[in-house]
Amino acid sequence: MAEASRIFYGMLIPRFSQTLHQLPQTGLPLSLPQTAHSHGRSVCCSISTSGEPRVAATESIPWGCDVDSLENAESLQKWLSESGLPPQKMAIERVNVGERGLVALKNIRKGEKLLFVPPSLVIMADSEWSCPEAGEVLKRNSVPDWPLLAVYLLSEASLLRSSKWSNYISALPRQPYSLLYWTRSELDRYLEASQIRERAIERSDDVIGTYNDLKLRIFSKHPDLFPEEVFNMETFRWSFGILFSRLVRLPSMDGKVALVPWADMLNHSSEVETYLDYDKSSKGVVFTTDRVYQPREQVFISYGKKSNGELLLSYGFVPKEGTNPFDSVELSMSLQKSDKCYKEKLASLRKHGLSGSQCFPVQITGWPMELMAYAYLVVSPPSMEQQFEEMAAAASNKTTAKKDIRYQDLEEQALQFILDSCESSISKYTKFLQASGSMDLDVTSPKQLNRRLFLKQLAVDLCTTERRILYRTQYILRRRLRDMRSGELRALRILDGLKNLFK
Ligand SMILES: C[S@@+](CC[C@H](N)C(=O)[O-])C[C@H]1O[C@@H](n2cnc3c(N)ncnc32)[C@H](O)[C@@H]1O
Repeated sequence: MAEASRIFYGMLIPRFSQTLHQLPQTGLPLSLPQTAHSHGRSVCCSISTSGEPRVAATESIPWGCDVDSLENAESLQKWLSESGLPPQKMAIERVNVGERGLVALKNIRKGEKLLFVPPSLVIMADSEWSCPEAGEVLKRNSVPDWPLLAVYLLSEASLLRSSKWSNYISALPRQPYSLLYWTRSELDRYLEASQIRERAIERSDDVIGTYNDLKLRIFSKHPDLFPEEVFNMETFRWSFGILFSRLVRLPSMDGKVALVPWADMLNHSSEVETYLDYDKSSKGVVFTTDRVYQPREQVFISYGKKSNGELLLSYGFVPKEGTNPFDSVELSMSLQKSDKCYKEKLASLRKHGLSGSQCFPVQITGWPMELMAYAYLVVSPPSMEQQFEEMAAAASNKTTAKKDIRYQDLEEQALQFILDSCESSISKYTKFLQASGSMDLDVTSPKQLNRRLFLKQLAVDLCTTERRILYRTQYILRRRLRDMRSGELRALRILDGLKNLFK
């Protein structure tokens, strides 16, 4: 089974229109999308299906349920069994990790295939629309898979029980946990020290840009098919929140993305290495266990080799400190504006798709060669201009470039530069963590207080784990520099001794 069946950030939202993505950031909602439901309004979504009478959905759209609701999960389970899901060795239950999850009903062996969700119960870009006209319009406009699925989910949700997926949609969380639901001021306040803040802002801008683009090009031209009560920024954020936290890439189906009801009740553990995929022999979505499970034990899969920041970004949780072997922190490094060769260095970096300020992932086990190459470039003197190009290429993510470059004469300076960047980052984390104890949460209601306390705890957990990696990096760098300098000192002493001898 291919690794990382979950999708990595960066490949997520296709950019339709660059200019739309440059629109100013609008405020994110404080909590839930302001849905028709939360206003107690009824949506009349009158949609004609080919040859059938128009379906008038006059009830409120529920947009999922409370994240720990078992009632809706039970209806989902029942509907899935009636619709062709084979009997399972697991059931949806309330769990300690992830609120709801799948729990073993019987002994499960290591290496056993589980689930077998048939394609008819999987949502993909080519799934049939309950409102075929809406689907056709999107396809005619070549809307890519991610936004297409986001609109599909909204369209099906708006049709309530007339949609085949109504039991599935009702069991989805009304507020998916992901950074998409943090307001800009919450991101600024709680994640100031972490680079994940930038990625959350970028992602949110992408979602806003994609929505604005669809609205301009499609929704506004077909208001009968895409009424604003249903297809608006808030519902779009919900839909994207669901995709970010539940969509899987199925390697055996040419990497197609899919929502897989039932399978998407599995929570993540960094200690397992099993991923969802389509199994051609059984013709269903499965995963193969890599350990045994006793009855009543929660069963896990892996959402991919993701850092704690990436897990918070898409799924809204942070694993316990020290439990994620794939954890990393983005270390930011910049060219110095005072550098005599600033322009030349920047030109070399740009040529290789990099900029004057760049982030590199640092793990507890070390840092990538690209980071070292970038540091060489930053500290190199004008006399090394001929090598700028080679350094920039090695710092880029081009796999064809030679990565393991080494400049002995620059080594100490480069390591010192990385240490300085690392220490400046540590001090930001420390500032936040020290202030977090007495931070004014600026709330006006108990509900807001709970939310802010929850977000703050997530931020504290993330910052603690990220700072821990930086502390380790700082320790290694200091030791290396000390060894290097004491070695140099010894060499200098020997040289002095020799000089005295000759005198
Ligand atoms: C694919 S869904 C899994 C099912 C989900 N628990 C539910 O009840 O709908 C992903 C969501 O589950 C939760 N989750 C998954 N793994 C988790 C973990 N290890 N710790 C905490 N929450 C987890 C997060 O809220 C995440 O956004």
